Amino acid sequence: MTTFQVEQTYSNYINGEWVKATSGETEPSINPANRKEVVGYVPTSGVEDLNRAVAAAKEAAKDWRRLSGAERGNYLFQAANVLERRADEVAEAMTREMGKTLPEAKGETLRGVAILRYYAGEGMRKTGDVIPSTDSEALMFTTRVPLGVVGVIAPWNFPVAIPIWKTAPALIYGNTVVLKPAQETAVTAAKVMECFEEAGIPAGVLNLVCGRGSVIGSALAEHPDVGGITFTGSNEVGKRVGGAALARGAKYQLEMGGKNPIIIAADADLDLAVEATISGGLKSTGQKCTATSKVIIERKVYDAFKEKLLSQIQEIRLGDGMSSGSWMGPCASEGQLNTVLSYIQKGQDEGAVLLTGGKRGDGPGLEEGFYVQPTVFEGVESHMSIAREEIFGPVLALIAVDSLEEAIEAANDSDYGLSASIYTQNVGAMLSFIRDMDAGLVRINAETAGVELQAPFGGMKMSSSHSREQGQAAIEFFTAIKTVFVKS
Ligand SMILES: NC(=O)C1=CN([C@@H]2O[C@H](COP(=O)(O)OP(=O)(O)OC[C@H]3O[C@@H](n4cnc5c(N)ncnc54)[C@H](O)[C@@H]3O)[C@@H](O)[C@H]2O)C=CC1
Ligand SMILES: O=C(O)CCC(=O)C(=O)O
Repeated sequence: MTTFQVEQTYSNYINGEWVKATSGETEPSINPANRKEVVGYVPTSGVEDLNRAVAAAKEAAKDWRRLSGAERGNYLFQAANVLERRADEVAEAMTREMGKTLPEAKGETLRGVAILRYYAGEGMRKTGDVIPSTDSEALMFTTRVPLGVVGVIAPWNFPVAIPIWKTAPALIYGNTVVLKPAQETAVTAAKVMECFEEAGIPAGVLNLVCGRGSVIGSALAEHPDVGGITFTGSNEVGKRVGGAALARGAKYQLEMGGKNPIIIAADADLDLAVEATISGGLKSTGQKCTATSKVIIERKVYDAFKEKLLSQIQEIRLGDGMSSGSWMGPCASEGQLNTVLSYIQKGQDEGAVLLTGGKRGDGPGLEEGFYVQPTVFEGVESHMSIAREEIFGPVLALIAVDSLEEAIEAANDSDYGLSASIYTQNVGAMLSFIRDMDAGLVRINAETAGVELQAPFGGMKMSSSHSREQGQAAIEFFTAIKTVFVKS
């Protein structure tokens, strides 16, 4: 039984206390499935609120970094237990606030629990190496130290998993954190923060400041007391955040867009390939940086694949993510809906052929939501906007090719390089794809989306700042190496 209540007013969490924005201002976070429902009122904070949070985090860092990894890990284990107990409530907040279906939201929340437990365990693992010195009387080794205060700028599409996969490693390696969630999902962020509070996280170690990206996000990136900034979101903002951190010598990590291809080889199991294309491209309404966007099909199986794909897409039920019959929820906001519709228009204007969808979702119960129909284009050419730019919506572009070489070339013809997949039964084709595909995640007979928390995650080209998140790779960003030379 969930206890989530709509229309509550939320606060910032600074130095272990729930506090209103200094201005007292709030704004409504609305349900994208029903614009008339206010999920909650969230603070519209100013720079003075952010400064207080950074000061609290800086002060708390002095003791937090001195705790053992096991002691810090215990707080994460406790937070995982609370989040697990409150998973229904947190998942409901997420579905109401950003629209993904309740089973997806529950899955993401439990993924948050698993991430917390994974990083809690990291507190007991090694942080350095002994390296032989040329001086036989000396001991030389590496150790790792935290960056200090870490700023986390999170998007709305994974409002539990992304803040947690950034915050948990930051904390376990001894940093303190100021989290700025996307304003669209600030209620869900406050729920996650309540779990840390209930777990007894010491005051100042983890702080939440809600507000506009242009105010709070940019002030966090520019703050002289923030030693590292980790960001997920658009390329445009990511470049600005990275530039601000670079200018003052802080560390930065950017995870940005994708234009992820799936290749359907002539020998693919077409039923599985269709399933993966739909799941990878349309789940979460296509709002994943790993979502499938370009579907590159060998001409020999093009018609058979297209027919199966279109017939299964007709079965997709749009609706409020809270109701069990819905397979696909709305876009997360009106702005996102308009972006998707404008790409669909561009696709038509630039000469692609619309096979299905292309309009706002309509019908009983959809009137007040930001729904868009699952959409498929064919005749897509590489210069078209829908073949090049991240749409972040349920839009698939079909591209026919004559060979595997041509398929990989089309897949690589992108400014992005986050995730890519191929359906084939030929080992040679798999190996060529693994070797030649320029993407941080290369998946064989699996959809483009789907990230495992214990493995490195990140992209090539414009998809990221080339660092990796998650798994043990996270230690590289959230710590600095110290080389120690000791002689008696
Ligand atoms: N890689 C991914 O997972 C994501 C990609 N996107 C892409 O970005 C597009 C736009 O979505 P938005 O929500 O507008 O993304 P965004 O990049 O504006 O938002 C991401 C985060 O950055 C913050 N932010 C905004 N302006 C900022 C600034 N000047 N300085 C520092 N932080 C700032 C936002 O408040 C939010 O917390 C989407 O259509 C999609 O293509 C969006 C969200 C996640
Ligand atoms: O595919 C996933 O599970 C992760 C996607 C992601 O990181 C994103 O959309 O920002």
